[in-house]
Amino acid sequence: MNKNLTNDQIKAVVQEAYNVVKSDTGGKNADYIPYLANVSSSLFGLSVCLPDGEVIEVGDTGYVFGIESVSKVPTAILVMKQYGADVILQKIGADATGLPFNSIMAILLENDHPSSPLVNAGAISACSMVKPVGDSAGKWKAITDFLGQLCGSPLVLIDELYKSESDTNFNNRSIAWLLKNYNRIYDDPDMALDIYTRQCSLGITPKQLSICGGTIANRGVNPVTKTQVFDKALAPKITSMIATVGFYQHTGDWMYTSGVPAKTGVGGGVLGVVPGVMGIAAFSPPLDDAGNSVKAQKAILYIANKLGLNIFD
Ligand SMILES: NC(=O)CC[C@H](N)C(=O)O
Repeated sequence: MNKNLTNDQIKAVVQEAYNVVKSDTGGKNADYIPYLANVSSSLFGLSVCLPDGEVIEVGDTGYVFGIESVSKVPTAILVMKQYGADVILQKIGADATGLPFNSIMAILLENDHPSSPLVNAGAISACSMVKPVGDSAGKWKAITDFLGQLCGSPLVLIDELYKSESDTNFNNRSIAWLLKNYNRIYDDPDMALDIYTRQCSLGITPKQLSICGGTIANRGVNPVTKTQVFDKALAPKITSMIATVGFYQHTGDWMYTSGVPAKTGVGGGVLGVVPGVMGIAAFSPPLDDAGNSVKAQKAILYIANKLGLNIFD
């Protein structure tokens, strides 16, 4: 997408979005993971990373929050990078589920593959594929090194969140073993699940998240570090997956209203990608019924409408 916007214009609109959405009281923190229930609901940060490396920040952009499902995006790119874009399509898939992120029904309905690496089943499957297979420490290093390159700085595990999530992830345990039943897990199921749980428990700031989005929008070149982190051919692949399932059962409504591919996490983060133009990150813990941050989506929608960022337009 080609837009003739000045950095000052973008900055003004990001600030406006923040002001307009700040006092919204909709939604509720995730509470099925005890750690997330206790994060302050009033936190709110917006960050935009532009292709020239400028990062615009408003609000709580230095707060370290749980990346949760947004971590599915970097791991999917890593698996594409390790195996090629066709293999991930064949072993995992790229379909929308139209169902909640942790749906078991989605696995049963589409039992030839787990649909998409951006829902829990496909993400656990993707973690099982990460090389080196059979080596938990090696997989973890591959994932965290890659995330650090995408964001331009390392991410740190939130130990308390990891413990909270590991103690309560019974549904995800069922998913891992159901995938095993269908031969759609490519390493030890418990190891793949643990890697998935750990990656969801990584801490990230809105600023880091916007740089990650900026790297995808900038075809694999991190706009801040100027490093080519992944092949440019993979950028439209991951962006199409984000557009297809990024808001789970509300993805169609979201794409219809905003036209911005974006991926949410139950920690309250949303990662938006406007190809060639910007990465947008918004963070606010209260969520809608599908697990998408209410304020974050309103802020991104405001920015998209004001700046004309609908990718279908
Ligand atoms: N949508 C999400 O952010 C869900 C991630 C969370 N770790 C889970 O598996 O339930």
